[in-house]
Amino acid sequence: MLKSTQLSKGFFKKKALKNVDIDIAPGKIYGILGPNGSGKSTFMKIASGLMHQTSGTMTFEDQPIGTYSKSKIAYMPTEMFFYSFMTIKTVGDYFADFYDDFDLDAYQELIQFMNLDMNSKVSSLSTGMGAKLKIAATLSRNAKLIMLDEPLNGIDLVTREKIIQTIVKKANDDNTLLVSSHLVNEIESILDEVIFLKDGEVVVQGNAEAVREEHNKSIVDLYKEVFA
Ligand SMILES: Nc1ncnc2c1ncn2[C@@H]1O[C@H](COP(=O)(O)OP(=O)(O)OP(=O)(O)O)[C@@H](O)[C@H]1O
Repeated sequence: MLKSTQLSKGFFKKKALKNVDIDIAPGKIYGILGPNGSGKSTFMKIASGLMHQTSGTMTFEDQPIGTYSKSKIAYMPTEMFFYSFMTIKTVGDYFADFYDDFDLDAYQELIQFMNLDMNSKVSSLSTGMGAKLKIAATLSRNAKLIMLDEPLNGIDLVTREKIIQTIVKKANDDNTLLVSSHLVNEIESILDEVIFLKDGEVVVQGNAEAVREEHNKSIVDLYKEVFA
């Protein structure tokens, strides 16, 4: 589905990604795991078409990243991306206008599930509320690939649980979720596949259960060992 081959990205002298080979299959939840600065966001930005690689290739369903992939991939960046004058309701209307695959009913349900108020203004939301809104808006698209960059950042424990449940509910045989996080202990249980990125390089990649068996430890413990 999404495939990178020898993908590299440099920012002046800094190499954010180094010869990254990743092959993402449909119907699974992937965790792209690594500490700050390991290249997770750079990988997602290239997949979403917001950034271009320095060398190597990235394809979605065998086509280069472009108009087709953009219509099939939903991407939630770490930054807020709503106009502050909007209300939660108008964010939904705006997304529904913008994306053919946006499901307004699902959005309303998610907003309710996240205990948000449709009439709240974006400018009045706390960091955690804003994070919930981003997730609700992104997960209301029936996209083939949904990429969530650090969905648990700045979120309290109870809400994290809700977000994790929402991600699991969204996953089905026809879509794929790629979730970046450094809060590995919180998301290990929902991951089918894991990718560890260290200084722009893939250092572990595979089925989560197979990785646990091979290393005879949990993903969390392996993460601590690799990134110690
Ligand atoms: N626009 C940019 N200009 C210069 N350097 C950049 C730029 N974007 C990313 N980098 C550098 O590339 C490296 C990878 O950054 P990236 O944001 O992909 O990491 P990350 O794993 O997503 O980290 P975080 O968890 O902190 O978001 C870092 O060293 C970062 O400083």
